[in-house]
Amino acid sequence: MSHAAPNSALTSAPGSAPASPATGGENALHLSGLAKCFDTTPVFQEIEADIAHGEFITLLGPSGCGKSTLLRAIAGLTLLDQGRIRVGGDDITYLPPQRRGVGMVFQHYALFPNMTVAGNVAFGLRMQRVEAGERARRVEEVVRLVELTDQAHKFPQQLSGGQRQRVALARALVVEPRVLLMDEPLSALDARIRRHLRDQIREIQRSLGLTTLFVTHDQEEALLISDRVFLMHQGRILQQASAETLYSRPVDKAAAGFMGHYNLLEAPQAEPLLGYRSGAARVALRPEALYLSVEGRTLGGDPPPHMGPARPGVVRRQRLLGNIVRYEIEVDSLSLSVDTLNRSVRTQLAEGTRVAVQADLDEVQELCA
Ligand SMILES: Nc1ncnc2c1ncn2[C@@H]1O[C@H](COP(=O)(O)OP(=O)(O)OP(=O)(O)O)[C@@H](O)[C@H]1O
Repeated sequence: MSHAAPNSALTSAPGSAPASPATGGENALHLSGLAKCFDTTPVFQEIEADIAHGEFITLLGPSGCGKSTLLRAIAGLTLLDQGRIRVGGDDITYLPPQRRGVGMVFQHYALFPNMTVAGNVAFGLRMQRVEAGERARRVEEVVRLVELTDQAHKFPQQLSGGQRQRVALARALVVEPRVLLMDEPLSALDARIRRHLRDQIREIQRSLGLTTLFVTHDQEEALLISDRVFLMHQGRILQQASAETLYSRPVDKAAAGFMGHYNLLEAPQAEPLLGYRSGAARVALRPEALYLSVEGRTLGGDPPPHMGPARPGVVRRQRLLGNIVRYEIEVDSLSLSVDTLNRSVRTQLAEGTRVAVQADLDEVQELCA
């Protein structure tokens, strides 16, 4: 199965002309000025994005910010009010779903209960009237890819949630889409299966070089799986960036509020910790960019070279998050989150402990909005 040179004819309805194949120089997916309202309420607006061939993009954002509706609009399952969608340079804005060259995997599998795994996977090829021998070959290949060969004769109700989702993935892959859309495909699964399937999806996507748009509201999942993350908030894409940039350089208050557990401070509030008044409206400080010391000893190893003034504080709360201890420290009438590495229970600070707090000045994020 080769996605390097996608065969868009396979995704077309019987008798319909296929969209022409992607050309190397074009973006795999180009979204321009997309907008959608339900009644008079905007769901998303001014969506602009270029996604390269083989890129794995995650749409990340809180519940209700418009992620699923945007994905459904790209798939042709929801009509747009405005904007253009191009796949490999072809304008697909007004094409029906089956002619877009786009495959979709939903949160709740949507498998046919009366068909076996192989039957479910073969369905799209039957609709395209792909000849029986070719159909069997492609089904076998894709079922092997998702590691379900020995389950191919089973019905969906005989499978676990993770296996059902792999059938759904196989069903989307078998028609060799030019773009794969996945709407929270892991959120119905338990944590262990979720991690395993997440890695498997990424491996398959990489091996096929398949351009993928994946929706999640799970920050960790987005940071781990993606080439780039599109952070959505109230129907707009706030920031398009690599996981590292998104985490360490949020563009504004909303982005910082969603990523990590940033401490967001107005410039005057931050002044005592920074030792200067920031020119920006507010600053964001990650919990791991703040250092605690007790009686002159800094927790969590060597302090960084550029530290702000030491401010006196008191531990109000401490929570163990596995390898990290998250402290809530009262300092200068503020409550700050501070993370330290949990090297030993002996170094954990009890509530009420007096500490000094210092900010790593190289990690201060100035936010204009
Ligand atoms: N068919 C519809 N008719 C009216 N409003 C809708 C419809 N579908 C979605 N909405 C509304 O549009 C907004 C965005 O919904 P959407 O499902 O796209 O968000 P989401 O970011 O995917 O959320 P979640 O992560 O909870 O799935 C929500 O306020 C939702 O109530």
